[in-house]
Amino acid sequence: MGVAVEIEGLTKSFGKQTVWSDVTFDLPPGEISVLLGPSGTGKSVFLKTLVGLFKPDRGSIRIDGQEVTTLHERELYAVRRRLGVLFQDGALFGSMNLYDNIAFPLREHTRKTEAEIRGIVEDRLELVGMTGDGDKFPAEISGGMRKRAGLARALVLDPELILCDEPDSGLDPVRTALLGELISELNAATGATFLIVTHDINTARTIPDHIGMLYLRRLVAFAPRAEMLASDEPVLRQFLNASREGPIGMTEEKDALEVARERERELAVDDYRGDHREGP
Ligand SMILES: Nc1ncnc2c1ncn2[C@@H]1O[C@H](COP(=O)(O)OP(=O)(O)OP(=O)(O)O)[C@@H](O)[C@H]1O
Repeated sequence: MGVAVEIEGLTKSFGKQTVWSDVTFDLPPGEISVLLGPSGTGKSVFLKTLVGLFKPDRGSIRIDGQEVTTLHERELYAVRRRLGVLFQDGALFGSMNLYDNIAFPLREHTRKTEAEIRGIVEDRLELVGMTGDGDKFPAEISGGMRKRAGLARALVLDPELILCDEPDSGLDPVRTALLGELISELNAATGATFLIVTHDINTARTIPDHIGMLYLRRLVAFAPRAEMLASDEPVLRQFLNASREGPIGMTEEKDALEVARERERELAVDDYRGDHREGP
């Protein structure tokens, strides 16, 4: 079953650069949440902070009620055992075949026999649709297969919280959709809590129960999917509609002049439509 994650007032900087500050929201247990945000807004840093790879400057992270920001390395190890993490490239060991890659956490963290390990690895390979692929090496398979193998490995210790950093990066639209479906199925099968960082709007529009968005060093919102998709908040509207018009620009923050020009253009179009409206 999935765990609840409560995040309160979380702030992270590197030197003088604040990545995000005062981030507060709860990941509901057993549900899928997606974290969005333009490039460089600190989504990966956020996941790495959750797993304890970065220490926040301030704030708290409670996983299943346990404060994890103040834990020592040994205690963190016990918490990490309850997490499954899929980083961007699947992070498989190139020198091992998929079977050994997926067996690795079991051999490292448990005292299971090789026969028990075989049963679990085969089960996870089946879950991600890769039955019989265990003897292949990462270099011999496609990017999509590497992601699925990475997911199988993330699932091997029956995690209660699964964090995925852009599981769909580099995949074609069909495989992205299939991977999204797989994540929904895995969520239903395992009951784990999922947090997924993605740039894929289709994934965000279809898969999660909740959506959160980081922008300009803060959390703009975290709310149920339908509420976020219907939001009039300009940053959310622009991002979720993949629109060029709005506050988000190439350099993250458009200057005031650029936003004013866009607003003038919008008003001109509205005027034009008003002038040319057909009579009754
Ligand atoms: N170890 C680090 N030391 C210093 N700065 C870092 C470190 N890791 C990340 N950063 C900085 O933190 C900021 C956020 O980076 P991050 O990779 O989390 O963004 P992101 O939202 O995941 O971007 P993208 O969508 O492009 O993957 C960037 O400015 C990055 O340079």
